[in-house]
Amino acid sequence: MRVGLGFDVHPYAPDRTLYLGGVEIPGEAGLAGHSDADVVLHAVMDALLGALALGDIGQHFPDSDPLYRGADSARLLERVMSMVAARGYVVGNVDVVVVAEKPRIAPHVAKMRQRMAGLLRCAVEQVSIKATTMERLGFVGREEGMVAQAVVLLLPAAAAGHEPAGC
Ligand SMILES: Nc1ccn([C@@H]2O[C@H](COP(=O)(O)O)[C@@H](O)[C@H]2O)c(=O)n1
Ligand SMILES: C[C@@]1(CO)OP(=O)(O)OP(=O)(O)OC[C@H]1O
Repeated sequence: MRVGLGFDVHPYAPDRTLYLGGVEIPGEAGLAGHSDADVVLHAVMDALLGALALGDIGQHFPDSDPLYRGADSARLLERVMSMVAARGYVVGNVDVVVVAEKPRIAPHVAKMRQRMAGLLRCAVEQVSIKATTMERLGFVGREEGMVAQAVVLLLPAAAAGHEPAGC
């Protein structure tokens, strides 16, 4: 089995749409970034890549490449999951913490878990999302940006009872 850790930060951009965990969250300030700035999926991708010592998303999807301008992070995660499957692994579980003063994440957690389970090719019970504020401290506390951190466990597909990856 392999363990990976991911961490990402994006500043708020009130004129942009907010995407978290592959879910659009209407009526809230979005995040600045070269892609759709889905800070949750970015942390999860970095955890997956880290688990396999494959670098990070900046190396695979450079922000200097116009191809990824405004990119849907769900599509990028699908590509990372193809790398995971090609190396013979499946997701054991994922645990994410969102650190943000706003918006409240709790009302969106069920939808985010459902969406992420689909993208991660696992059951919703294998995906955990939690949130905390910074109690008004630091750049998160000043509502300048949002943080997401993720831990992922990858299991060999064969040991987890999955068919060998076809990609
Ligand atoms: N952006 C956030 C932050 C927190 N929550 C939920 O509120 C609870 C209390 O937060 P603390 O900062 O006092 O730990 C926490 O358990 C979260 O469920 C949230 O939904 N969105
Ligand atoms: C995803 C990429 C690529 O569009 O851009 P951003 O949205 O700026 O996100 P970041 O977390 O800096 O990660 C890597 C980038 O290359």
